[in-house]
Amino acid sequence: MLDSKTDLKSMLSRPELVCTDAFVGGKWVQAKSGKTFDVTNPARGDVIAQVADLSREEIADAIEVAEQVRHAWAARTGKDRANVLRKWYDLMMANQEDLAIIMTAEQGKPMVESRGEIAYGASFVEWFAEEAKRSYGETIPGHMPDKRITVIKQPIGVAAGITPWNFPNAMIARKVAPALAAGCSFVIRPASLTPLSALAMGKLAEEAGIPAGLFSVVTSTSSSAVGKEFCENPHVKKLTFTGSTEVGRILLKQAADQVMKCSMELGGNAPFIVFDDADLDEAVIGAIACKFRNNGQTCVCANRIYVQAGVYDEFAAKLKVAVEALNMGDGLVDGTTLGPLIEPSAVEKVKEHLADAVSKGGDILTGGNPSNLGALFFEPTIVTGATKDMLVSTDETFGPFAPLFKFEDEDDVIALANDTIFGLASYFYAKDLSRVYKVAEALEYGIVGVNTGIISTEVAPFGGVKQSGLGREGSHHGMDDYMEMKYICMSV
Ligand SMILES: NC(=O)C1=CN([C@@H]2O[C@H](COP(=O)(O)OP(=O)(O)OC[C@H]3O[C@@H](n4cnc5c(N)ncnc54)[C@H](OP(=O)(O)O)[C@@H]3O)[C@@H](O)[C@H]2O)C=CC1
Ligand SMILES: O=C(O)CCCC(=O)O
Repeated sequence: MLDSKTDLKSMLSRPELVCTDAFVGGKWVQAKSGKTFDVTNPARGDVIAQVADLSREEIADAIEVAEQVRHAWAARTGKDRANVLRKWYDLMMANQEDLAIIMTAEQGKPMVESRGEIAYGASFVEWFAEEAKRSYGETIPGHMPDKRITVIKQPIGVAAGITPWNFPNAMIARKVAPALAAGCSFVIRPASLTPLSALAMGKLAEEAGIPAGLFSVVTSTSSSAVGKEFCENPHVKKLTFTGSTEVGRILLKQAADQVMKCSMELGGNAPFIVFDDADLDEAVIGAIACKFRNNGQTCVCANRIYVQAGVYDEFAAKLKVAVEALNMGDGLVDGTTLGPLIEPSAVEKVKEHLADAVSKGGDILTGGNPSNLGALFFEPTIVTGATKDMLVSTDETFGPFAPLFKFEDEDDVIALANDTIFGLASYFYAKDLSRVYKVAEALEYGIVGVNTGIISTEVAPFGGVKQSGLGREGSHHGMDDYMEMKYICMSV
């Protein structure tokens, strides 16, 4: 049986997948300064690895090599690139269990979710391996009798990415796979809380035959220096970021000087609406999945749960039973369905939102306390009587706190749901067909889940509107952000 007391390497079939050197320009390197930083297991708080802490100059080295090697990669056929990516996908799936253990050890999510995330991340590599063969251009009828117009798509060049700790594999795969499929090179800087999953991906990329330097994993605690290097280095032509809206704004400002193409997957504040004609049992299953997946730490998590007055009490009672059935604990232990939060500030934010809700009249239906399992565990909590003036109505909790708002009228709830600067994911449960269409169209979000709490898949375009971001990841649109269109006008 696994648990966090065991040494990480000894839990793996392939201990060499725990890499602590950075992967720069095809070489595994320590920081020139000799500096490292600690990676801790959030379930127990113990240090599980010490990883190279690169300086800005060393990040620049990775970009330099990425610039050199990209041309030969872009010159290969789409099919050739597809074959290499396919090998990477196969290796990720062949090592799914080890990659999942590494992820749970550094991030905390239950093994069942980590296995799912490895398969989800790998699915982007598989999908874009297939898409590599299909970066079609266009032929446009000429505007004059002697003119012929052709549009071709070409890789943008060196792409750089910064990713968060909540999905340490999939957020990287979703960016790197389309970039490599398009013919770009890529430098990724993973979150300093979860670098091991990224480095393991680098190891498997090397084994898959991805050319040296085409994909670098630069680990560093100097996130703002890395962000500046990515924005200021003239070789970088594309910046892609997943994380908070605050940091997204900083990066967009920095990227403006080079007029750099940017993709941003930023914060959300997802409404989850239960109408009176909903199947309440299904709605509870959906709410559990999308509120408590990754312990509430996903940008598409339900943040505000709106329930129509006629079914409010019944829904609350059913949700309470389901929440109390969650099994909180060490993610490495079988049967755990809810892990720890990522760091102390995450626990503080849950406490802050809860205290604010209670001070404004909310009632705790279940949970409400830190858990004695460890410093980063907090009981999954439901608060009834949530109101618009509470912090949670405007701010993403990113934790296991489910506030239930009561509403009467369809138009009112649409207005409430849309009353936010964010626009990533939204969800609602209803059966009436005309209501389903009307509400789906009225919600100002990039993603709408209807009668489902799970909307993530490699085949669909993932992304937000308003201040939740720019661009879409996944789907057949996902490569567009890594390509430029060139129009060739020929006189015959
Ligand atoms: N959209 C999403 O998926 C996510 C949303 N969030 C939201 O953001 C909140 C805060 O979470 P947090 O992890 O602090 O999110 P951040 O946006 O701060 O971190 C995301 C990534 O950006 C890096 N970063 C931080 N500051 C800079 C900078 N100035 N320049 C370049 N990179 C930077 C971080 O580095 P470092 O490793 O040093 O932290 C991390 O790799 C959450 O509570 C949640 O609301 C958070 C994560 C993901
Ligand atoms: O929280 C995020 O950063 C993205 C959600 C993961 C997914 O479902 O794709």
